[in-house]
Amino acid sequence: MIQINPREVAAEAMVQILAEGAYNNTALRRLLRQNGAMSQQDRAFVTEIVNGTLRNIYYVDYVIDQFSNTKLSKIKPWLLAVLRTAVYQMLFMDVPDNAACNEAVKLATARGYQSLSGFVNGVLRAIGRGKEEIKLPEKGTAEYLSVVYSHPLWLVKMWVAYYGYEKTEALCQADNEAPDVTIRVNTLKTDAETLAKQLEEKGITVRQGSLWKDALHLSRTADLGRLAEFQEGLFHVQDESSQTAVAVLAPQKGEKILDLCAAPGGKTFTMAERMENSGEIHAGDIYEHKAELIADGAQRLGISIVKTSVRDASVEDASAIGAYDRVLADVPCSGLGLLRKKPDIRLKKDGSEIDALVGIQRQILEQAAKYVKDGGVLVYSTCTLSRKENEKNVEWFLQNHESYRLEDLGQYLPESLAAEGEKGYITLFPQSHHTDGFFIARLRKKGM
Ligand SMILES: C[S@@+](CC[C@H](N)C(=O)[O-])C[C@H]1O[C@@H](n2cnc3c(N)ncnc32)[C@H](O)[C@@H]1O
Repeated sequence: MIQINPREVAAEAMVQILAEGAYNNTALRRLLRQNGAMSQQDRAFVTEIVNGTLRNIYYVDYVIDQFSNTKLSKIKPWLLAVLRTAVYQMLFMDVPDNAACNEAVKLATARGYQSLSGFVNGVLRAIGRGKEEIKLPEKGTAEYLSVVYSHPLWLVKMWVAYYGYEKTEALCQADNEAPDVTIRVNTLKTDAETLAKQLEEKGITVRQGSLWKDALHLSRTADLGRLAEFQEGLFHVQDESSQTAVAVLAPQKGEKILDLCAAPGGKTFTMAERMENSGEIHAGDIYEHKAELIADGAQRLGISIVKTSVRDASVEDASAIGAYDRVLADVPCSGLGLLRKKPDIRLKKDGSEIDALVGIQRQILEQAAKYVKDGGVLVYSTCTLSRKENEKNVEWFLQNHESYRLEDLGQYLPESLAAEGEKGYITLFPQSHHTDGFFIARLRKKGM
């Protein structure tokens, strides 16, 4: 029988993600499917190594750099993947140094790098001997937070300027905790208590949502897509922050709603469920393959009020002017609130994309403003923690759209958060709200 080596699968995932640019969730899912014969335990081991190494990549690289004579940029992608994953096992998992080191040497040799196996062995043995004396940047500096919590320096500096040092440290720390999976119960088909019981019977650990009664937090989950409860449309995966955005939009039964940047459809689905599948939701996205995901999801969940379309939300749709009770602009953004779930974001963004995103976000907002009926509601949301994309865009919008004003969010939020919403917008943080980092603003258009 062919034995699949989980460490090899993990290193392969790292090459695909870091050298070839694949998304970590996609690469991991594909490799786990291709190596479907692995035991559940080995699958969990691969997932932990890949996500853990990515979450701690700046620290892992800092350590390798301290013990290697060869610069990181000169190390071949496969060997670098082997080194990074081995160092993660040595520093963050209960894997004995010897085992991590021997396995790494075997992986180097297995892919034809016999002549460099001594290099791999030397670096890892040196790290094993010296790991208690790693020299860190001075405490209290941005460099310290960047290395210790493995966040890019530009991002740490930006957050320190926004939130101060202590809050940034807590935020970076929270970004490194492995999140559980949050789902939204499909209230068209079941309720939270019944679904929780069904999932617990399958060995899944279930915790009630901390903000919303229809949210459940799951841990010890296998592939959720294979569960009968998923296939029967009893839930969709959705963080409590996104559930909050829909609560703030507060769509009502029978209304006409426009969701401008809707794929893969999570917020559209929650809206439809809150509306008891009565009314009309127009859900658009610029990518056809993504718009299909909305239609597929709606069908699985038994939602019939959603019409999907492939549209560029930054371009005017004359037929939509003044036609909607509520509009959601959940715009494309830099995703800096998602570092817990998408650890590769910290390597793939360098901050330079923010200004271009602000341009697109403003173009979308400009159009969104036209589609709201007099007296209707526009909600602007992002899954990022960048003031330019959040507060500054709202300020710009208000300066350029006299017919809109911010509206107190308090009544749409759980009591514990009500005071935070008074100003008309709220930022949710992983370290304090235990959600993704998220921004939501509620804008009311003047009535006639
Ligand atoms: C933050 S995601 C939306 C998430 C979605 N609202 C949900 O809850 O599942 C942003 C979406 O905007 C789409 N997008 C990007 N540029 C767009 C544009 N110019 N017009 C419409 N959609 C766009 C992306 O394809 C992406 O699916």
